[in-house]
Amino acid sequence: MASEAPFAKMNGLGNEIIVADMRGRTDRVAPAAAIALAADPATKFDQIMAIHDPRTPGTVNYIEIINADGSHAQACGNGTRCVVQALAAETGQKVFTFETVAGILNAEEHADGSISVDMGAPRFGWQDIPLAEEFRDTRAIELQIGPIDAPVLHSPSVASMGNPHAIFWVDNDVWSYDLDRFGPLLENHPIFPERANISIAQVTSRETLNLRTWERGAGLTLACGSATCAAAVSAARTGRTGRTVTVTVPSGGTLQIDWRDDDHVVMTGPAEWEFSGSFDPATGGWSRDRQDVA
Ligand SMILES: N[C@H](CCC[C@H](N)C(=O)O)C(=O)O
Repeated sequence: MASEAPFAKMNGLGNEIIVADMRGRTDRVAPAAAIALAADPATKFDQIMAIHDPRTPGTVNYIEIINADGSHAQACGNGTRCVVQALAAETGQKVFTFETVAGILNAEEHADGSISVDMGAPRFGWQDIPLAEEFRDTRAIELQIGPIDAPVLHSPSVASMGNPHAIFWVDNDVWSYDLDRFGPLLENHPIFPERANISIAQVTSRETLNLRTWERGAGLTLACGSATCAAAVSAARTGRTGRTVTVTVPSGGTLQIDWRDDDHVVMTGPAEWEFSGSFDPATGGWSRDRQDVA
C-alpha cells in the first residue's frame, strides 16, 4: 500500500475543495479514491486539487484537478485560491506560478487575505469549447430546453476557460429554475462532446450578475470560479455588462472578475480552511489530524 498523503478540506466561497499534497510522490489520486471521498459526508467535495512537484522550470507546482465523479477538469478557479492559501500559509510566499493541464496559471494572495487568480484568456471558437458541430456565433448558440415553442432555457453563450462552459441568460430570479433537473441533461447534451459546466445567469446591472452553476462531474455547487469568469466575459461580449463585474454565487458570496485589456481574466475572492487529515490516494481511506479532533 502506498503511504498516506496529507490533505486539507477547504472551500472557495462554498465550492467544496480538497487540497491534496502529492509533492515528493510519483503516484496520483485514483478516480476510485476521489469517488470514495466524495461519497463520505465528512469529506464530500466538488474538486480535489492535487499538488504535485513542478514539471516545468519557473513553476512552483503542477496541479491536477479531479471532479467528484473521478473525471478530470482543466480549470478550477475556486480550488486554485484554496491551493494559494494553503501554500501561502505553509511557506509565506504570496505570488505563485502553477502549471495545470490547460497551461500556466499565476496567482497572488493579497494583504487582506483575498486571492487573485489570473485564469488566462477565454476562448470562444466552437472547436475550443468544444462543440460537436460548427457554430459561427458562440455568443448565442441554438440550444434550448423545455417546450419547443416556449423554451425554459435557450440560446446560451459558450466559452472555454480551459474547461467548457455554457451560460443561459435569464430575466427571472436564478433560483426559480430547476437546474438540478436541467443541469444533467445539458451537461451531457450531444452538442458538448466533452460535456460542459452549465450556468444560469441573471444580469442585475452593468456591473453585477447572479449566477448558479451545474458543474460537469460534480453537480450543483455553491460556487464555480471558472463559470463565474465564463459568465462575466460572455456578459461583456454580448454587451450586457462592462468588463469588470461582481458576481453573486449560490453561497451568497461574491467574486470580482476583471477581463483585462490584455484579454486575461482575473478572478478575486476568498478561501477558507476547514480541517486537515491524511488519505490513501489509491483507496480514499482517510483520517483526521489528531490536533483537529475536538
Ligand atoms: N469549481 C471549479 C470548476 C470546476 C469545473 C469542473 N466541474 C469541470 O469539469 O470543468 C471552479 O471554481 O472553477
